[in-house]
Amino acid sequence: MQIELSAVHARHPALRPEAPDTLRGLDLRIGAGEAVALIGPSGAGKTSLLQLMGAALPPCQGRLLLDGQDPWRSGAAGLRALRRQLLLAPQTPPLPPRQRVVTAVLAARLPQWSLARSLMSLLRPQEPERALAALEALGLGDKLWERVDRLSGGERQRVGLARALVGEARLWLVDEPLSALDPTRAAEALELLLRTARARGVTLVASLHHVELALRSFTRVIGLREGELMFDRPAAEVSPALLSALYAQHESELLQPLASPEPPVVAPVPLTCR
Ligand SMILES: Nc1ncnc2c1ncn2[C@@H]1O[C@H](COP(=O)(O)OP(=O)(O)OP(=O)(O)O)[C@@H](O)[C@H]1O
Repeated sequence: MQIELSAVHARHPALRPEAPDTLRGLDLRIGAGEAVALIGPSGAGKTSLLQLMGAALPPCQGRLLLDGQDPWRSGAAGLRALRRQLLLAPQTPPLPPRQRVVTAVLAARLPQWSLARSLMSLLRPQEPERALAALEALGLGDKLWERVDRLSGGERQRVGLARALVGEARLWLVDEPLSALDPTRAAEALELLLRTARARGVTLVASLHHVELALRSFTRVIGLREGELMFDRPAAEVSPALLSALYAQHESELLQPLASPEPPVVAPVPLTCR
């Protein structure tokens, strides 16, 4: 799915009238099948931009087009139809606590199913093999019948990603998909998302706090700060100076060094047994 933003401003409905717009004057074009990383300090507007692209937050000025169609001028049925074609994955997937993992993953099949089949799936999960394949790819094959509230934070996050894999959305908007994963799992999960998106021609926009991973894995990186686009460049052109300006006064968030440093020399720790 192609995304086009022209001079877009957006603000959350709960903002005080005197507060500035959350997103300000964004011009952006993302082609169908492209993969783009969104980076920027906390509060920069990454989540808001994903919500805007996912037709969950309307522009208050300017225009958003998804595949050439303005979701906010498509009527209620048109808006629903567009939303069915995209997946907006929040940082913490809203999973009902007592639900089985299989049912939570298969929720992404609902747009493809009739109402009768959707209701039937609540009693007897339909197409469980799809959920199993997605979970296995994410290293969670043994959790298919587990209850969601018995999973760790990182496992829940992977259940959220499994939803993307079983669905048929043409646009994946994923917010911090790796925040609860250890570095190895994070890199593997991101690689899986990118590979699958590429194979299916899905457009992928992911917000990432892990800057080094964003630069290593994506060819295009967008830097957002205070609701404005600071840069939109090939990853190879994102210099340390650009990153310093992007994260100025938020340096602590720029945790990962750009170049891999020498591995630290770890001194042996004496242990005393009593
Ligand atoms: N529902 C809301 N109502 C009012 N203001 C909001 C709402 N959600 C976000 N904001 C404000 O919009 C601005 C951008 O927030 P957003 O969550 O988009 O940033 P972010 O870059 O995703 O941050 P983080 O990296 O911490 O998740 C912030 O100032 C935030 O306080």
